[in-house]
Amino acid sequence: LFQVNGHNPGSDGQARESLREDLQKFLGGEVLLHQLDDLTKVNPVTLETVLRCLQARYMADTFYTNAGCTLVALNPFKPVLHLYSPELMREYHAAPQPQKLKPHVFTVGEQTYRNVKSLIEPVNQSIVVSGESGAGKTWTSRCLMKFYAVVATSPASWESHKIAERIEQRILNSNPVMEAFGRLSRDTRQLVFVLALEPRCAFLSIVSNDS
Ligand SMILES: Nc1ncnc2c1ncn2[C@@H]1O[C@H](COP(=O)(O)OP(=O)(O)OP(=O)(O)O)[C@@H](O)[C@H]1O
Repeated sequence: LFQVNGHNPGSDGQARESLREDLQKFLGGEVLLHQLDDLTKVNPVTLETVLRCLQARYMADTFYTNAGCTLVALNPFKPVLHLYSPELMREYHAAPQPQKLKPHVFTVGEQTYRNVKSLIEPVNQSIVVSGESGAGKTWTSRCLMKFYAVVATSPASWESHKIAERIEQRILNSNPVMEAFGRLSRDTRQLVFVLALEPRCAFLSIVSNDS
């Protein structure tokens, strides 16, 4: 145990002991780790408690966790179809306060969408998706694009449904071009995706690639 809440507990034996007790108490089962949907609720904040919380959530098939205003996404390494259904997208889109629903990449998508639609400056929004190679950056960006394609059209008519499908396909088809564009600026180690939903609105998703 080297650091707690960002501080080195130092060589003081008593402080170390009380810290160890806190740690044991926290990890000992009093708190159901997989139910902590925000890492800011982890106490004490150590590498071990944070990783144990994420591990517990992963074991419970819960792949998204808030960390304050940041979202931590774990790669499930298996298909989790219900997590990305159009119905769920619409649920997040229709929620009066999407941040009160379970942590999800759709919450981030919806908040950004509302900021753009409000036309209050700054209108253009950026979503930064970062992680190691294989963490799921491309997956996450595609999820966001699908989300915008679905929610930007009304679910009411078959015609709208076809429009959403067409937008989604166009966005996905544009990926190789966008990735090529990203590769051009490889020295900055960033992939840049631009998605324009309306003439006055643009979403910018900047995907760091630290691989
Ligand atoms: N939420 C998820 N659900 C299901 N599969 C996922 C999810 N996230 C990632 N994957 C799968 O994990 C693999 C790696 O994901 P992805 O290609 O998005 O990683 P990456 O961070 O973009 O990697 P790189 O930086 O090397 O391009 C892919 O096969 C992807 O389909």
